[in-house]
Amino acid sequence: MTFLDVRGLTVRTAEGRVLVDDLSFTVSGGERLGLIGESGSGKSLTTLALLGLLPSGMTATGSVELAGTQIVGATERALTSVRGRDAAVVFQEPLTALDPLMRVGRQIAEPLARRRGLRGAALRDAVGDMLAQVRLPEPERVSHAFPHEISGGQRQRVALAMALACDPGLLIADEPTTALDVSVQAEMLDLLDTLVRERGMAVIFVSHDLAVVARVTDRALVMKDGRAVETGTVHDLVRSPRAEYTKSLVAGARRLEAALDLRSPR
Ligand SMILES: Nc1ncnc2c1ncn2[C@@H]1O[C@H](COP(=O)(O)OP(=O)(O)OP(=O)(O)O)[C@@H](O)[C@H]1O
Repeated sequence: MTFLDVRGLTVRTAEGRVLVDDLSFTVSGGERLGLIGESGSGKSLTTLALLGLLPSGMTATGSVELAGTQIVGATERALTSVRGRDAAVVFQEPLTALDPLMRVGRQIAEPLARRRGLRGAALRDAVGDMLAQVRLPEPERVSHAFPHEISGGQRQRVALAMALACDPGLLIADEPTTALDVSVQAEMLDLLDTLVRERGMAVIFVSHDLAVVARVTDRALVMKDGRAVETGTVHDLVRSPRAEYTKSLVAGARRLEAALDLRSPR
């Protein structure tokens, strides 16, 4: 069943410059879609438009139907009820999602209290449970820490716990591993993969890196200059890319892989 139906989505600046141009795609319940393209291709603005989070001055036209709610032109009240419940987002930089002055445990508690009505001991248990699910070591310490007192990888896990807290049908992950140390990137990808699989959640995974998209999604939409260039299964896109731009992405990924092979003769 279609969970997200995007038709003719167009994003314009206040001056009328088109940044996302007539984009259409669907995501079924439990499906994983990769949005791939170079920097500036419109991936982030697309994901922001899906939750009515575009920067002020920008406007969206077309249709974005998320779990039966029309997002384009929706009131702030309607958007508030959709965010977190039907879809949640994890951004590249976890500090954008976290309040620097609030202890981590309280930040995770907030959506649990607001959406699931949990209080007292039940709320404390639920926070502990979320911290354990995102495999944060020393959950007691992390829960009492302020965001700046934990590592970047731990902050991203906290942001993921907040996004998953209300069991949304769709998780939007916008370059969730790009800002992390290489050593923790793979761990974070595996964690995300496991948690969304366990929950049967749909995912939109945004990345400029084809290898990363191939790891966590089944299908990908390739974007360039705000437009969809090509869409297909990751397997088909890699084996037989049709558009010139997709070919160059695949060739770039292969070159990188070859370079890494040369570096590790073991
Ligand atoms: N607040 C803004 N005001 C004006 N133009 C913007 C704004 N945000 C983004 N843009 C422009 O919109 C285009 C698409 O940006 P977007 O951030 O969606 O690209 P992206 O594919 O996500 O790139 P990246 O991987 O670097 O995040 C770019 O040309 C960018 O310069």
